[in-house]
Amino acid sequence: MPSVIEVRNLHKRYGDHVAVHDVSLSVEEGEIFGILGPNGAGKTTTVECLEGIRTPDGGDIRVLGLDPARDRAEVTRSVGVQLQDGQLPERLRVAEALELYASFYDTAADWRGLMDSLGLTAKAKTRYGKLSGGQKQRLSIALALVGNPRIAVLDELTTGLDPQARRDTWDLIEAVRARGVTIVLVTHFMEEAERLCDRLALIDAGRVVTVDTPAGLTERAGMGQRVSFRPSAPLDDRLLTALPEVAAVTRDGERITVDGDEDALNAVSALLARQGIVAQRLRVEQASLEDAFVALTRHETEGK
Ligand SMILES: Nc1ncnc2c1ncn2[C@@H]1O[C@H](COP(=O)(O)OP(=O)(O)OP(=O)(O)O)[C@@H](O)[C@H]1O
Repeated sequence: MPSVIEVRNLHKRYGDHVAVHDVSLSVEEGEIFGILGPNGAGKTTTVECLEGIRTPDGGDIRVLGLDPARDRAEVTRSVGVQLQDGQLPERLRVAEALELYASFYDTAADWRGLMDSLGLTAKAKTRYGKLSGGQKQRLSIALALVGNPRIAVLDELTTGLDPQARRDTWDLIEAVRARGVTIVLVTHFMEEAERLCDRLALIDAGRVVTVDTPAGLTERAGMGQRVSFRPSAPLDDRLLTALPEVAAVTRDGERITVDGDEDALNAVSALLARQGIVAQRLRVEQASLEDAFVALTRHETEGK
């Protein structure tokens, strides 16, 4: 798969403050590439450098073979960018904004269709300043897509949307990707990253911690399963800790919690069967991307 975005050793300062120390990543054509990281990690600064809005202090960026800082006009034609709140005039109406933005492009999308798929048709005549937070957000997504871009950069795609609108937006993004558009997604939401992204760059304190699939990231964090239950008869902890799949055993009243690798549940079940014990109120938790995120970013901070 050819890469459409190449970032090599990006470095960006604001005065004395280093926002991005050293970020390298490449985005392949047609994928949904997530950029995930704690507050202030440098995610927005990184994507603003890709968009040509900010000029890097070091490193090299190629977007569709172009340097965004030098060839900004050309990059703008191929890269759809989600506007941040306050970047549109308050008095502009929804349909006017879409029609205006569509007029900037030779190969614009059908803006009425886009307005409809984002559930904004009923608000076509409403002024931007009168829209709710979620409606403004949906309009900003529509404006990012109205130029029929080859790449769409979506920063905080679903922030401010209610759960249903968030799911509708995910469906829309998948439909856009199915048309061959490459998507760069900056997000805080693990569920969103897990559901949408083919690969993720985890950025912490201006550096890339790792780039992987959501499943690979969880695996890389070395997180397994947590099994907890009430044994139907007394059980010696030492039988559990002797299992190679088990890392730790804790007790809270009658409830036993076992942390172990991804085979911990199987091993504990087999042991209980051998002992003739039933696991009552059994709960199994699989490590999530959120756990991996916390583990990998904490590890990074402690390692400094
Ligand atoms: N215009 C600016 N002037 C000075 N410092 C800035 C500016 N923009 C961002 N910063 C600082 O640079 C660092 C990285 O900010 P950036 O917005 O890129 O991070 P982020 O990962 O997108 O954070 P968030 O998730 O909170 O939006 C932060 O410490 C931030 O305070």
